[in-house]
Amino acid sequence: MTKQIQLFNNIAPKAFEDIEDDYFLSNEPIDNPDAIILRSAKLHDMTFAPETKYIGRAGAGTNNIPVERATEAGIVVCNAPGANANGVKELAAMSLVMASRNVLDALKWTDSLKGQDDIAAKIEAGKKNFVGRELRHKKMGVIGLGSIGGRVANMCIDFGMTVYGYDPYVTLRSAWGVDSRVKYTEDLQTIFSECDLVSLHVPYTEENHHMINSDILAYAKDGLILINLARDGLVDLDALEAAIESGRVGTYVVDFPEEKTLNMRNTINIPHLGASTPESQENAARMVINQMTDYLENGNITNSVNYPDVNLGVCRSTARIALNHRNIPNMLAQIIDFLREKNINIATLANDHRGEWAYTLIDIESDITEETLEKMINIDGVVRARIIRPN
Ligand SMILES: NC(=O)c1ccc[n+]([C@@H]2O[C@H](COP(=O)([O-])OP(=O)(O)OC[C@H]3O[C@@H](n4cnc5c(N)ncnc54)[C@H](O)[C@@H]3O)[C@@H](O)[C@H]2O)c1
Ligand SMILES: O=C(O)CC[C@@H](O)C(=O)O
Repeated sequence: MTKQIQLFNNIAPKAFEDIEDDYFLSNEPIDNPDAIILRSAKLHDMTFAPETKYIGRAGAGTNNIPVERATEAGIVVCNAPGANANGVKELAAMSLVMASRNVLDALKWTDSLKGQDDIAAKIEAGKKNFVGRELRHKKMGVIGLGSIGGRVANMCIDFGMTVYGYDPYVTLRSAWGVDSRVKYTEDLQTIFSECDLVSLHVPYTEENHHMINSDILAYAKDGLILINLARDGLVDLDALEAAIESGRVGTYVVDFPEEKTLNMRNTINIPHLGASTPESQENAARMVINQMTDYLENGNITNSVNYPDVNLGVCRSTARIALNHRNIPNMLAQIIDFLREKNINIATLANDHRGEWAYTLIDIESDITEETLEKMINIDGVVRARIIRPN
């Protein structure tokens, strides 16, 4: 049966041109979609339809999705890690240069010369008002050393900067990608007390809410350039405004403008352009569309933010059972006992957990009816049970 995919936002059409025969994809409302693919649309007020089992974020941040509610409904939420990291890194390069070289004010002034006489002479006379500083030999702080932060830190090494990195949760994989010349620090204060420029590349979570606040800004060097291409809510804007007024923060560059930042002095407001390139959009959309088809057709999970990644390859057995369940004692024993009672032989089984949740894929050697599957949903702790048959 054709699978129904609800799209939100502009999802790069090239990403789904190969699957259009088997899937119906639409930006118009679909009653009971199998999956949702989105960019920045906010799903917090959405009631999930019973058939919805997958949400794919064609990007990095998932704070626009009610992940906990989705998990309890047995919906796997995945993102596209790293797919748009180069796009954001390049915008960070622009932000560093734009802030250090006074480019925004200079452009506004140049524009104001329209219609005047002797523009060339006026420019030569006026340019002294926009003298900036070079990045080379300056100290750069990078907060968050994941896909984007790692690239930004390495780029800043290439600019000839002294780079400090802070990320208490960095994965081994990310850490391997970071230039060994980046000075790793375990406290945020060092970043602010040492650096001339600081760039934020962390997700917005409850824990990271207002991580840049008056306490940490108190350590900043005068004239700090602060760049936030990560999310609103990470920076306490009242504290930032006070730091700008006192001269502690020289320039704030933000990709998530709000009324307050639009009215704040020395602030460069960018209209969320970090990933607004066809390259990033296509990368991210392709990644989530591939992950989605593999999940719907084979039950395999890749790049999930709420369930573990589990993979049994292409479904070639008589049938495959996919179970989203709680990570509680006796779960697997109950599942296996259930199948044994039904005289269903297990060919292969894969199971893993992520915090309080787990996922099990079971290839079976005899068929299973929808009625029997229904009974599996009644096993305590199971929130979704699905049968997958080979294509
Ligand atoms: N402007 C844009 O268009 C755009 C595009 C992509 C991503 N983003 C934002 O950038 C964020 C980072 O993206 P990414 O692809 O690098 O993600 P990522 O998951 O690869 O890296 C995030 C890193 O932040 C670290 N981290 C988390 N909390 C931290 C904290 N309190 N202090 C220090 N480090 C912390 C994590 O350990 C991880 O290494 C996204 O979550 C998203 O909010 C914005
Ligand atoms: O899709 C976009 O334009 C932005 C995506 C970005 O915010 C992300 O978190 O990946």
